[in-house]
Amino acid sequence: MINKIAEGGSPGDQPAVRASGLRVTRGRREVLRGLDFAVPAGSVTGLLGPSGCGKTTLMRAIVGAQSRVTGTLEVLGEPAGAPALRPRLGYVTQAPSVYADLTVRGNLDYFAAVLGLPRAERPREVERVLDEVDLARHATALTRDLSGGQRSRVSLAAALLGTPELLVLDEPTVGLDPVLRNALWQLFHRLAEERGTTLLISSHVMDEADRCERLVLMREGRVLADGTPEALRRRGGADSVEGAFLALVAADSDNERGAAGPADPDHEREPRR
Ligand SMILES: Nc1ncnc2c1ncn2[C@@H]1O[C@H](COP(=O)(O)OP(=O)(O)OP(=O)(O)O)[C@@H](O)[C@H]1O
Repeated sequence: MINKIAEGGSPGDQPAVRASGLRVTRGRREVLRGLDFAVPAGSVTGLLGPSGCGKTTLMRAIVGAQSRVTGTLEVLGEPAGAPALRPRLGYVTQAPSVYADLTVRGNLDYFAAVLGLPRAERPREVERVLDEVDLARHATALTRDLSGGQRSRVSLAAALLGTPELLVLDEPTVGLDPVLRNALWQLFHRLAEERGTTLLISSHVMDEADRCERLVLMREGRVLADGTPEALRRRGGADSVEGAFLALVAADSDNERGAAGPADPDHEREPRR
């Protein structure tokens, strides 16, 4: 296992998420295999790794929606899944989780009520999040009549209700055009800068890495490395985070082969392709 780069925020800052020896089993497989990392409070942190490496499982564990979790997982100073965390977290799943037969505003009114926002505050709060995701002019449209990207933004707006301290966003920019992607990244940074919100954003597209202040790189249920994009590029000896990721994967594979000891002699006899 290669050494991980672990740079926290300022000393004494409590991280928004802290995992130690985190393991998750799904079905018969251990899909998270002993994760140690921290997400500094107020940061825009990217969770990057190939499809199937465990990003969604990790996010589900952080928001308390995953069973069979062992090890330590602290979220905003509480154990993950603690009921007190519910109003402090926003979670956007990969598939839009809104009602197709309600209008955009109807969906947001409903989620504001579920969240327990006082009735008198709801209309103002709904208009605020509609503006934030640039959907105010579609407020009266039925959600089923929206494009895929617009529907994703309704889910995002719902997660922004009540000003959560931690936003966990599972591939929020997939399928969006470059202009919209750019606008969303600007919104993410604005939320972090103006409100101190922590954002944990997953992606399997490495070119989004440089939009993040911090990265957690995952591979096959493990954290391969974490740190700033710059530190990771340096660590991987590459110009891009993608190059660094590939170099770190290669080093990790060499390491694993080394740890596994000499090759199986039967395997040596197999014909080379
Ligand atoms: N319900 C389940 N039962 C068993 N294994 C599962 C289950 N759900 C997911 N897995 C496995 O867990 C692993 C991690 O899946 P996960 O969805 O967390 O990956 P991911 O990195 O988010 O992938 P993607 O980028 O494609 O969304 C995968 O190998 C997947 O096959």
